[in-house]
Amino acid sequence: MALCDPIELYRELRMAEKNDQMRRSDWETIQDVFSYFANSGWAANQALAFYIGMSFFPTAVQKFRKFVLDKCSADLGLYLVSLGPCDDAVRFLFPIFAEYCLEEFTDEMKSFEAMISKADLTKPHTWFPFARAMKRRIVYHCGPTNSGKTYEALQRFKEAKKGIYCGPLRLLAMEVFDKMNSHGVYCSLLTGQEKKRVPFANHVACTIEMVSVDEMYDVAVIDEIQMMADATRGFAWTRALLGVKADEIHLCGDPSVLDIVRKICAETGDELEVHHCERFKKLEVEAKTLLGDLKNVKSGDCVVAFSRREIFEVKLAIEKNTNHRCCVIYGALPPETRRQQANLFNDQDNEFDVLVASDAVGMGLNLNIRRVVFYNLSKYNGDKVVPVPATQVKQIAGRAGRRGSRFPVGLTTTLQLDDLAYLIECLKQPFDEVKKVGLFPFFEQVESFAAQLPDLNFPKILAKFAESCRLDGMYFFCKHDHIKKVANMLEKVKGLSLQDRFNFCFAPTNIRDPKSMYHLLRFASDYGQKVPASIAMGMPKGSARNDTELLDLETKHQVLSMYLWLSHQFDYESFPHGKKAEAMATDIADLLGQSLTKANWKPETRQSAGKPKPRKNEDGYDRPKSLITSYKEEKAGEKQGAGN
Ligand SMILES: Nc1ncnc2c1ncn2[C@@H]1O[C@H](COP(=O)(O)OP(=O)(O)OP(=O)(O)O)[C@@H](O)[C@H]1O
Ligand SMILES: [Mg+2]
Repeated sequence: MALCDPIELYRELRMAEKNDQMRRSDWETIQDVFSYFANSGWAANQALAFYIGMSFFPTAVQKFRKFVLDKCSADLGLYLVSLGPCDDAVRFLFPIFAEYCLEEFTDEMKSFEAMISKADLTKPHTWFPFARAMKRRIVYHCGPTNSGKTYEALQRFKEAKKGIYCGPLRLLAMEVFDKMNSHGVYCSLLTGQEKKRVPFANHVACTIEMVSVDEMYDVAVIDEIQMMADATRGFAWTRALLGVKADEIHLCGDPSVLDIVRKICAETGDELEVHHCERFKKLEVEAKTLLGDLKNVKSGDCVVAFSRREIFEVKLAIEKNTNHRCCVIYGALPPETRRQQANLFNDQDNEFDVLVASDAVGMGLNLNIRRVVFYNLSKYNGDKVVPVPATQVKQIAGRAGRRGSRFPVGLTTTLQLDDLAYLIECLKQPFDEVKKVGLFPFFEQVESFAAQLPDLNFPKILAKFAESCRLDGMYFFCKHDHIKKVANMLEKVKGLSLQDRFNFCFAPTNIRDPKSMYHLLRFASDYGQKVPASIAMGMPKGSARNDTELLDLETKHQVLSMYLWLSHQFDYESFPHGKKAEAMATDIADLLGQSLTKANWKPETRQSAGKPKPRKNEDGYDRPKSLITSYKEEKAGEKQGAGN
């Protein structure tokens, strides 16, 4: 039977009038064989080749099973029983299944083929024919944190007749904008939230998502190129690298994407040159650590903690137990406030000589840090407490020491002696080699895909696209939980076109903050009803007096920033209060700065549910457990659990 021609077998089945008698136990075994077939990932994958989609595969198998069982000969039945539910049985049945599908499901296959062809994300370099018509020279400034990569690239940017700088954060774009203008190179600023056009400027500093792939430049700088591999935002770097029309493109980043950039350049036909950069002075590890006591902090220290709560606890403990005052930097602060805090810390003529920061300190700010002290080396990842990845530890530790500053030699250490070994291990680790970089479809691709599925709403279209799109081996489809969540929230909003929905999904909102989501829903509903969106928010009277008020300022700024973004994305009539939002955002950023300078309260969390409870100790601050201690405890717990 195994050697029979499957086409022949299929024909015999087709011709058969009805099945032969079989024992009940044999029938049951055959049913099991078909269940095994239906669950076979191999078969589902193979079926894609003849356009049986993953979601249709179970239905196709169900119908195939009925077809076989209705016509099964005693010989075939016994053969299937002898094989039993296993991979050999799947491989035996598959060619017969293929024949059956080709005859039975022509319509389904055709529509799936049409859908797939619209969700084709292969060969993304061909999406930018103008860039492909150019012979671009790509220079990769490759090295660790603080090795002068951006500095080198900006030298060429300055000299160019027309240049564009693309950075990962508004903060970095603002830094370049200020630096260039202060050096006499007229430069405009372009981010989702602001468009500052400087008269006669041929240079522009932008955030990566805003880069134009239509305009021609002499020099383009794409900073932090390793973020091509970022699970969520990677596609913006991939688009910039593939699509920017510049004679010379300077990439700055660590070595993790060097190999993949090499492969991409081989496909695009661009010339690649690599400049290896090294730190001016090596980073040194201080073996003594802070011996578990924050009283041992010194001027110029940056204490790094991985949650907002810990940051405020550390600040409070240091200010209570020492004569140092602390500046703070964390992700939820607006770029203006982060800069204000950085300047306060860098400036020697004040008492703010210690910085307490989250991983947000790893990128973008010019800081005069003598020593980076890790308060702990584990963080909550939304699910459980995990060790901070080595690449992140390296990037943060590398912020210590800065060429030309008071502290040219950088030091790093930990609060707890037990964590030191992990820090040293992280610093020793080579950069991982990235195998895939991010992609996400343009609106036009989603639109043409949606035309195949007129009955589906936007969230379903998006899910279908992600499920059926084809990608080359070098690319992955970017995670889009944020987009999904906003798309679902806006599903019932009337009056929005597909393009409006797509655009609203990229608005900078905090999906974990219900207030922020509420305002986005309100803005989209007003837009759908063609009513000008109001800001509808009072200005706080003064700086925050407690953590609740501080959180409120953070949210207010975030909502204003979202309004500004929408006012640039959509028409003036729909979001007419951009100027007012800008003024309010500036005032709130100032208030945030003032509040942080005064802050001496216990922190609250936006949503504390499910997070590990901190432990108290007699000094009035919650010392973290070392990574090793937590690990040992976890192991002991596991063992105990296993014994129960
Ligand atoms: N050749 C140089 N002359 C003077 N200052 C320099 C030089 N190279 C770098 N610097 C200074 O050293 C600091 C670090 O440089 P830069 O920001 O370019 O490093 P980087 O490798 O891009 O770091 P990161 O990985 O953090 O982006 C900056 O303050 C920069 O101004
Ligand atoms: Mg840099």
